[in-house]
Amino acid sequence: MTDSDPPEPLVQLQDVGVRYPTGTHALVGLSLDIQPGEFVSLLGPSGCGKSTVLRLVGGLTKATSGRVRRAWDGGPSQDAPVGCVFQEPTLLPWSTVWNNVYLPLRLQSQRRKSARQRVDEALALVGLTEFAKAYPRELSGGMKMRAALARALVTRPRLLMLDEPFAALDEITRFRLNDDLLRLWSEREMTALFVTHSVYESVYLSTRVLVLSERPGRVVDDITVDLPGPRDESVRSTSRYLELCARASDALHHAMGEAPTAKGAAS
Ligand SMILES: Nc1ncnc2c1ncn2[C@@H]1O[C@H](COP(=O)(O)OP(=O)(O)OP(=O)(O)O)[C@@H](O)[C@H]1O
Repeated sequence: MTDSDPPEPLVQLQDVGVRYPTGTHALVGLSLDIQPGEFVSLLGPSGCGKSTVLRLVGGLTKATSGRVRRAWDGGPSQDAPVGCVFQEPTLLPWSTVWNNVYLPLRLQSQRRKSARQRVDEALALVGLTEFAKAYPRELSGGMKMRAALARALVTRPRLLMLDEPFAALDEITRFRLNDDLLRLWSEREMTALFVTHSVYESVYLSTRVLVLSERPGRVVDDITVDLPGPRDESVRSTSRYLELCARASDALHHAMGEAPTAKGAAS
């Protein structure tokens, strides 16, 4: 490989189809790739197959046609290449925050003593050091989501996948967590795959937004988000941000078979 060769994608889906046993075609002819270091958002109508893409990449669903290539395939099975965060934080209510974050390492048979440094580091990353001994019921919604993020990061995954993680949170908490996630992504040089219904959120966070059609999902627009980083709230009022939101919004309306709105109004 020479310096001019493009890097190997971390994940590549080529002409992938998924048909569930119920007969539902969730995806047909979907192609996409994710390069190391990218922050890619999947934006699409409800039911178009976004979560199915995450399950495919995570190895929980098999493609019924086409090819899925992941850079970690064939590597040591002890490694946890993917970390996941869902809309519900799904913390164990009877365990402390520390033990919840320790769980993925415990499942890899790591003893508490050898896992301590990694768990403490993950808690510090999300600003929850002070709450290590608290129980989930003692945390706000945003703090629970931070704990879920720490649990996803504790294995130092090669790819962080997030399925509408902030959809149930109020706007102020959501904006804060957007900024925390961006900070984590740049500090840890992670690759992220993020599912959202929000045009604004996808453009704010991503280096690339993939707009999917209605089910069966396929990529109808691949938008490079050329906003400079590090990003903060001031980005939200720049003309480039608003232009990119309008483009994503138009693509989304088009994907849903609707006429674009006059201002490219985003949801
Ligand atoms: N396990 C399953 N068995 C059968 N059908 C399924 C299964 N999982 C998803 N589907 C169907 O596949 C389609 C795509 O579902 P998926 O959850 O991937 O979409 P989505 O874009 O993530 O939806 P949403 O935005 O509403 O969360 C939907 O029609 C859904 O009902």
